[in-house]
Amino acid sequence: MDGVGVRRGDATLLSDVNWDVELDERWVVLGPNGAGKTTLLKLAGTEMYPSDGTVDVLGERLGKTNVFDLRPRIGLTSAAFTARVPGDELVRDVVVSAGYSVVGRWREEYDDLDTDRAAELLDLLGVAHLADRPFGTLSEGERKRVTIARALMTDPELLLLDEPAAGLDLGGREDLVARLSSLAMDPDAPASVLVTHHVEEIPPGYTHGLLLREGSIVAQGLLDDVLTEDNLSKTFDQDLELQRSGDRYFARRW
Ligand SMILES: Nc1ncnc2c1ncn2[C@@H]1O[C@H](COP(=O)(O)OP(=O)(O)OP(=O)(O)O)[C@@H](O)[C@H]1O
Repeated sequence: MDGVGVRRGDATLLSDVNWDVELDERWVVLGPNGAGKTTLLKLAGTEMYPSDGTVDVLGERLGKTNVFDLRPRIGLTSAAFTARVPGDELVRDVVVSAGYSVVGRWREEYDDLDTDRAAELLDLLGVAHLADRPFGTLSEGERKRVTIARALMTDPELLLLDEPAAGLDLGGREDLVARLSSLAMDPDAPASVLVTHHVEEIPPGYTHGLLLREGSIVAQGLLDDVLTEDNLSKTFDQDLELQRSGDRYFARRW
């Protein structure tokens, strides 16, 4: 992104964003409610165009490329997508249909390769036992994992995760963080951007951080350099204490 701004009416959602994500990088985007994190992810996911500046995604410039060709190369999970999945769709169909860029069951028969891949991904996310359940009967945490499996179904070059751990209980969060960490450390995994409000949700293996506040970047770069008490306090506009324990981060108010 180069000089990117997003405006809606009088509101400035993002301003002067300059940001590069390389294919071997895993980025965390951290910021308070309303900071512009989802807007940033929508630009990266080709779901929105900038008002100012330029956005290049996987070598293609938004506004000069057919986004429908680009989207299968991007895996995206968000609450908005999850809400669009029909409740009566079977979990395995929710995942396998990603290969056909549709939500839910589309064809009576899918290729064996696709169904095998979907089963493998459900297993990777620890939800293989839910394959035959209607999506609408799953808990919040189970839905998150299924949609991440779907996002990986097309072997995307870019994985965008909007608050994957939101709404999960402690065990669910820890399990998901561990799975996302394994994925982050896999050299064949796609470039990833994970949006969160909480430093506790940063999976080990994530390499870079971007801190956002009121539509502007507070800091960006290598996670270890960027995640400081000073930067975190500026981002959340209060004095925060940051602790690091092993490869995890924890924060609280002083
Ligand atoms: N169409 C719009 N018109 C005006 N303001 C908007 C519009 N869409 C989003 N906003 C505002 O832009 C700001 C950034 O929204 P965004 O969803 O990107 O934030 P966020 O950092 O993802 O927030 P959260 O953590 O609460 O999900 C918010 O204040 C939101 O109210």
